[in-house]
This record gives sequence, C-alpha cells and structure tokens, in this order.
Amino acid sequence: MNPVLAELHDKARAVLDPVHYDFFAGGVGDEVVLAENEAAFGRLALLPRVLRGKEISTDFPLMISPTAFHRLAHPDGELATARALSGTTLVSSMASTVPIADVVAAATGPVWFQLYVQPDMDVTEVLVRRAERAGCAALVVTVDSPVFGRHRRDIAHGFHDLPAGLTAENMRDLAGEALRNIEMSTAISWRHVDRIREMTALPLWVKGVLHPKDAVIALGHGVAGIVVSNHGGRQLDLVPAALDALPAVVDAVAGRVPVVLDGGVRGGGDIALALALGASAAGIGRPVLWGLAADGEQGVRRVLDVLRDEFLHVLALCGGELTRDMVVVRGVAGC
Ligand SMILES: Cc1cc2nc3c(=O)[nH]c(=O)nc-3n(C[C@H](O)[C@H](O)[C@H](O)COP(=O)(O)O)c2cc1C
Ligand SMILES: CC(C)CC(=O)C(=O)O
Repeated sequence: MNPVLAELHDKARAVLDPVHYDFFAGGVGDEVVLAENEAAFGRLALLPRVLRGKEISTDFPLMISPTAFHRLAHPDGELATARALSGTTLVSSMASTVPIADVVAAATGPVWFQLYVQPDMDVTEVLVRRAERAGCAALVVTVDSPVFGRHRRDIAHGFHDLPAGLTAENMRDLAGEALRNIEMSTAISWRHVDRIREMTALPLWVKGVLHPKDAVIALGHGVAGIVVSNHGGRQLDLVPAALDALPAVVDAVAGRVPVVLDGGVRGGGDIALALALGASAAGIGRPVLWGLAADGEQGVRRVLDVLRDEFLHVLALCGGELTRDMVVVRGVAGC
C-alpha cells in the first residue's frame, strides 16, 4: 500500500468512533473477499516495455466509487469530498448525507449519481430526476445488492442507524413520505434497468458485475459502461477478488463499452495493473473515507494527488502503455 494512504488510514482509525470505523472498514462474513481484493494485486507483476520513446499521457484513470454516509467520517461529509476532486469523477452514493444537488454544487469535477433501484418505480424516478436536475453526468445502478450484506462488525456493535442529526438526504420527501429507508429487493431485474434507460437520457452504468454473461446481457440493455466490483467485499463472501474477475468481463465486453474495476486499489501500481488487464479506469472506496476522516477536503486531495503521482510514475517506468501481455503471475517462471 502507498505509505501516504497507510498513514491516512492510521489517522482515520485513531480519530473515528470505533463503531463507525468498523462500518467503513468492514466486509461481509469472514471478510475473505475484503482481504482478497487487496491480495490479488500482490500476486501479479508487470513486465515493462523499454525504449518506447513515447510521450507519457497525463490522464488519470481513477474514479471515486460511491460510499455511503461521508458525514460519519467528517462534519463536511460529501461536500469536502466533492471540493477535493480537481477533475476526478465522483460517483456520489444515493446514501449520501448531503443532498445530491449540494454535492454537485460543491464539486470541482464531474459527479455521477449511484442508484439502488427502489421497487417503487415512482420513487426511483424522483431520484433520477433529482440527479438530472442537480447536473449529474451519469447514473450508476448498483446491481450486486438484492439484499443487504451481513456485516459482522456492525451486527456485533448493534450499528444499524445513523446517529441523530445525520440522514440519507436524498431519501427525503419521496412519494409522500418525509423520509424513506433505502430498500433492496430481489425482484429488481433488467426490466427495471430498461425502464430507467427509457426515463432518462443520462448514460447508464451498472456496478457490481462479476459474471461475463451478465456483462454481455448488460450490453444488450444499452449500458454505457460496467463497473466490475464485489462492493469492496461487502456483499457475498464467496466471490473472487474483483481484479481476478476483471479479465473475463473485459473479454466478454470486447471494447464495446468502458469497464471500470474497483476493490482493493491502494496504490498507483494497482491502477496500472487494472489498466493492463483491460480496465479503462480504477475506482477507490475506502481510501477516500480514510483521507476524509483524517483531514477532510485536504485528506481526500492528498489521496488523489498521491495516487495520481504514483500512477504516472509507474506508467513512465512501463514505457507509457499498459497491455495484458505485460502482466505475469509473481513467482511463476516462464510466464
Ligand atoms: C463504507 C462503504 C459504503 C459503501 N456504500 C456504497 C453505496 O452506497 N453504493 C454502492 O454502490 N457501493 C457502496 N460501497 C462499495 C464501493 O462503491 C466500492 O465498490 C468499494 O468500496 C471498493 O472497494 P475498496 O473500498 O476496497 O476501494 C460502499 C463501500 C464502503 C466501504
Ligand atoms: C447504505 C448502504 C446500502 C451502503 C452500502 O452500500 C454499503 O455499506 O456497502
């Protein structure tokens, strides 16, 4: 892990209420997938190309993945995160503790809206309209959550509600109710995705695809992009590391839409490995929460700056391009 990220993580752990720290840090079940997401990067190595004589692109292929409840991490919450962007895209969680319109107004980069499809499609439509009106540039429908994952740390602490004064602000005043809970439902299907696509001109991504067949189905439903993700090890503790699931999805998609990878990205080298395996960008969840808890806007800015600097350095050392033939398994001769 990048040492600045490790330092921010340590500081976040020290300043956060341990219950809230565990909500952010924890995963589902035995937390096998949580650990695997990071470990998967350590099993791979890069074979750099030399003497390519190339200008190195300064594009920074990183997004901030949606995470709930930023005001649990810092009083400024999502406003601080949004102010720190300087060009990086923020996928703002539907479960933000600041309304989406205020997140976009504070943002110094593009904001996309993450949506859990609500079984009451009237409620879903109001959320989509709020995202449109706020000026979000895309919608990201999270598809890996037909039910809530069971997080043992939260269960042990009895943590199920936000503390007084904090609310999932986007859930106010929906379909005649002052405040609604976010619902998850096993009844959600591709038909719902179609209905959302019909109700908005915003590009529609799906997040949480692991099976290549689902990636192909998603293409048939007109998605603009796919996020390969296991929700940071918070949904099913039996799935592969997100990085290990990436190549098959990339092959199935065959360049028709961009594929983003999130889960376990903790350094510029991890972003490079994801790109070499065919991702067009990587996403980070927890590192942003650690930066935010440690030092608000400045902490998030440090996370982004350090990852940008490290990624561009790795890219230069690799000859300015990253392709799958450059990825080998560490410790295996002849790969
Ligand atoms: C505290 C926390 C809250 C999250 N909330 C959401 C959410 O509201 N919507 C969503 O689609 N994913 C959510 N995720 C998953 C992230 O978008 C992302 O997939 C994951 O954090 C990536 O892994 P990483 O934390 O190892 O970088 C959450 C993750 C964490 C850690
Ligand atoms: C509000 C929750 C559903 C947020 C979430 O997706 C998570 O904690 O992983």
